[in-house]
Amino acid sequence: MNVRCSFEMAQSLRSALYKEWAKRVFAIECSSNSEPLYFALNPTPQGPWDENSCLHQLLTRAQTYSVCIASDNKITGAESYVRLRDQLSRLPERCRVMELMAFSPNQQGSLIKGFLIQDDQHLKETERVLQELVRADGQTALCSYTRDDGGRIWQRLRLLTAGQEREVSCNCICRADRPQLHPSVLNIKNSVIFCKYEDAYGVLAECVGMVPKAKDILQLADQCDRTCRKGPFPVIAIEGLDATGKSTLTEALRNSIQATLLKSPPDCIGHLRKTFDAKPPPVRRAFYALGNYITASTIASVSEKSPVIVDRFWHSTAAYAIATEISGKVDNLPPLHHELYQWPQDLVQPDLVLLLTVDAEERVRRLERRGEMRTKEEIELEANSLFRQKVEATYRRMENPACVVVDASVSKEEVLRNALLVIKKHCDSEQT
Ligand SMILES: Nc1ncnc2c1ncn2[C@@H]1O[C@H](COP(=O)(O)OP(=O)(O)OP(=O)(O)O)[C@@H](O)[C@H]1O
Ligand SMILES: Nc1ccn([C@H]2C[C@H](O)[C@@H](COP(=O)(O)O)O2)c(=O)n1
Repeated sequence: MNVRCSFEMAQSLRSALYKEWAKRVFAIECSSNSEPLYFALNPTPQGPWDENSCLHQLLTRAQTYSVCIASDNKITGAESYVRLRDQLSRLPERCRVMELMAFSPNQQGSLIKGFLIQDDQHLKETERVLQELVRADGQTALCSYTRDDGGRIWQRLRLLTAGQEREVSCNCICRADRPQLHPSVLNIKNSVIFCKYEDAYGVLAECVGMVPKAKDILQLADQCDRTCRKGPFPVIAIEGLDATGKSTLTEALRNSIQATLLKSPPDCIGHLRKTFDAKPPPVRRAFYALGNYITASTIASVSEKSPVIVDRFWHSTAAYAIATEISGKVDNLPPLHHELYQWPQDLVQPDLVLLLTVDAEERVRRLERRGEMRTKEEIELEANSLFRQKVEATYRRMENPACVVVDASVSKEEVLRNALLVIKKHCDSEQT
């Protein structure tokens, strides 16, 4: 595709997208622990407005801008977002940068991510850097915020059209209600959670140009028999945060129940983890999703001959993807029974999933013993991480099969004894 053609495509996409701009709701995340501030737009003046409201105070206390990435392609859109975030480091140091989301409530896939930028010294330098970002990338839109004599705040959307920056939309800001679901839930399905083999496969196929190694994974996936089912022996997945004792337990179980030990992602693609971990979220998560399907075909054949223990499987893929995408508090996670917590229908299901849990301090002690933790600050950060709380909360919400929680804070021998009791109870009752 030549440059002119791709530029024109970007322009027509932007015009389509920004026509609906004024119907969107916006959320500003001032900190990871607080409720976002929501606002909507209206082309006619709105008011009067409570000048003491948090939103009014936030938007009027400094020169304010926002930048958003609009793309109809989840891979290039995610890449541009990461690039934009990195480029914001060019802003003068005093600028405050917060996450901003623009979305249509209840509309799947409608979330546009961006940033709100504030400069309390009102310097031209900030605007200049932002304008350069917009000029360098056909997907970025810049808004500025101004207060009129009546105390109302206006958002002005500016786009680059035929090389000229023009104001294409000017709307008065008004309050909006908190939506039922946190806006970051809107873009998870098919973007970082793939509920079907074809969806994950499609993303890796699309990114072969960006990551040539994706071809090797596609070839391995092509060789897997996807029609086969699990054999008669039990299949048990072991899940949990890092250093909760998964490897220790899986090894011990292998010896006590003469099981075959598998893991996801499997060894045949394990060497590519670093490569894919560094890619934009859709590509990274598609790698792990497809890895599960490759492991699943081995599970199907091995469970014909022996019990199978799998070190991490679908629940890890879903829990880490959801916890990473949902910004802010644990309360922002999708509610119980949400479709994101369901097992993919085309993926071989384990008979039992054990979730190992360890309190944060004990986990840090174990990481320290492994030589992976150093300073007191790191230990505190690790112990309080909101992210870890979200991963564990997500594990606990997974369904069909749900996780059976095993307290892994006790001695290795006791963890094994407890796990064996659960396995016996569960697998015996399955067979009767
Ligand atoms: N029940 C236990 N009591 C004390 N220490 C334990 C226990 N289980 C495991 N450990 C120790 O904790 C550390 C982490 O255990 P392990 O490697 O099994 O965790 P993991 O969940 O597989 O970690 P990762 O996901 O990071 O690979 C190891 O040093 C291990 O010896
Ligand atoms: N089936 C899997 C296995 C792993 N992951 C991802 C989730 C985390 O980002 C990371 C944790 O694995 P560890 O390094 O602790 O073995 O790998 C996944 O998404 N799906």
